[in-house]
Amino acid sequence: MDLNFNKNEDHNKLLLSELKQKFAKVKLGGGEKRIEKLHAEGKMTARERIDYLLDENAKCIEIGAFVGKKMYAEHGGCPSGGVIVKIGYIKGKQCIVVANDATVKAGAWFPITAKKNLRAQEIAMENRLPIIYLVDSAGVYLPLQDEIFPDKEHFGRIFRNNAQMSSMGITQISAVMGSCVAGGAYLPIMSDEALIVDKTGSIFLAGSYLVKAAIGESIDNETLGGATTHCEISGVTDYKAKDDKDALDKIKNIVDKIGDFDKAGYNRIKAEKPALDEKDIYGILPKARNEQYDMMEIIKRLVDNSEFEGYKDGYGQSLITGYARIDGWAVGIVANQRKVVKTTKGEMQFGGVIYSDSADKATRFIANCNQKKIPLVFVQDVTGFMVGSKSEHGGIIKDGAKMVNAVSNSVVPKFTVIVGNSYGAGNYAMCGKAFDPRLIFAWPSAELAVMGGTQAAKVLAQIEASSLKGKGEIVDEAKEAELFAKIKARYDEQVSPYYAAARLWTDAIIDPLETRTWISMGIEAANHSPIEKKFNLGVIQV
Ligand SMILES: CC(C)=CC(=O)SCCNC(=O)CCNC(=O)[C@H](O)C(C)(C)COP(=O)(O)OP(=O)(O)OC[C@H]1O[C@@H](n2cnc3c(N)ncnc32)[C@H](O)[C@@H]1OP(=O)(O)O
Repeated sequence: MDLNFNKNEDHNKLLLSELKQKFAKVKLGGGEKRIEKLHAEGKMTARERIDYLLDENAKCIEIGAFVGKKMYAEHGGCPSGGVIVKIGYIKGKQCIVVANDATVKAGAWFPITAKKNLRAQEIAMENRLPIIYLVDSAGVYLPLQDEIFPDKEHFGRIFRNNAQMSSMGITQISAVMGSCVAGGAYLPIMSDEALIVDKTGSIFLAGSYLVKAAIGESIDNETLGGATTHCEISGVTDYKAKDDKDALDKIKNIVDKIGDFDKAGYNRIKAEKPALDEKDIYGILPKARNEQYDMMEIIKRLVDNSEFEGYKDGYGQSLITGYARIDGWAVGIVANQRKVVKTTKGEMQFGGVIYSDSADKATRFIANCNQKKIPLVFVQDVTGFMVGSKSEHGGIIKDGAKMVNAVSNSVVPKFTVIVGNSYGAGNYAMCGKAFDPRLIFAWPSAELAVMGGTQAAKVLAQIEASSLKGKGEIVDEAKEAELFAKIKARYDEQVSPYYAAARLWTDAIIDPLETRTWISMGIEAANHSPIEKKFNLGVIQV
């Protein structure tokens, strides 16, 4: 056992307990008072609604719990982006559920709310998952309308997606469970079927105040757009529910009857637990991100029976590639090796760095997985590609480009777990968010940025010092140290996994012991969506 095992374990468990505390806080959304107000109105909270809707005791994963964290402070914050998204099971069918959190500014949409809703729709589209919207929203968050209204990744895109998803044959069911104002009124009605809760649900393009102001008509909101109006007069909604539970029960009955569609056909056999104790991960993963460790020891604790068939084991060793099973599903794993390796040529290769030979190997492996219809799992602990003259002259750019090409053009589903570093182009080559992983999630130990705080601060401090000198300012050692400290502090905050999760660069921060569930549920979701494109690398960078 590593001498640092206990120290590492303490550290990683502390990170985990911080994660749990932060999650408990975020679960309160807009706060206890707002929750009480909802209950007094006879409404459930967004989380209560989802919990009631999803099958009890079945597995479930939450997308974007930390979205919006520390953002919009001047507007009072936007916990979880004001919308809760979970993938779970309704009557045994895997679905994605999107529920506006009315405790956060009456469920109004901040810019990050749109991003999160679009991510939920993207997951539904990629995996052909039924999507359920539990709507309770005041529409656009008006003070920030210029950041949410007209652009391609803004509010309107949701309705465009509603229409496209419908034509793709993806089931969309909406329940109007509170206000549904203005632009927000289209979302439920562009779904296949819409329910509305009597008395608490309302849906209209303009509320009574605006109607009075615009055309002088005096009318109350219930008569204008309540459940009776829309189920009996306008025909806008399809089912009237007597309360939240009744609406959710009706959704369960609708989902229960959905038929089966073609599957992608990924290989799965009976699941086995890892033979080695998964909890050892806490002791294996070092406290400091620059410390070495053997990534194989982590992999063996994530895969069924701890069995892993290495591909080109002795070649390009700074990346581990090979086949395994997770919860019975066949997977191809591409992972950064984090220990220093000595090649047979006698060269030392740093852990976490991608060299030409490892990029070459990974490209070939990714192609093999595509050829054999095996989902890919990327395990990131990467500081970037090797730099320096030897590497440049050896053509690292074209080898890295080749790997990026293979990752980008893969047609099998990809999953990314960030266990440690995720820096620079290493993030790209190892299937960062820009490369369409079906799910991407981080352990609390993760760090994400274009480069580490110290390196960035060194580079930027040099640039700033030379610019100040150019302006005739004297930059002494103390000034240089001040510049360095200022830049490093900013970068250090930005490398946090919470900073990334707040912006949806990742879907979640999870306990390492949940990794198998995330990958398994992700592949199950992907299996709903047959591969339609042929694998084609185009012009390959040889
Ligand atoms: C997409 C397109 C094309 C257009 C649009 O969406 S335009 C948006 C139009 N929306 C509205 O006009 C809705 C305005 N809001 C309301 O009518 C009510 O808030 C309500 C009926 C939706 C809910 O009423 P409730 O009594 O439950 O909650 P409030 O106390 O009124 O609100 C709580 C909290 O949220 C703030 N709020 C509500 N809506 C918005 C909004 N759209 N933009 C910004 N802020 C909003 C409200 O001021 C209050 O804030 P405080 O807690 O800070 O007081």
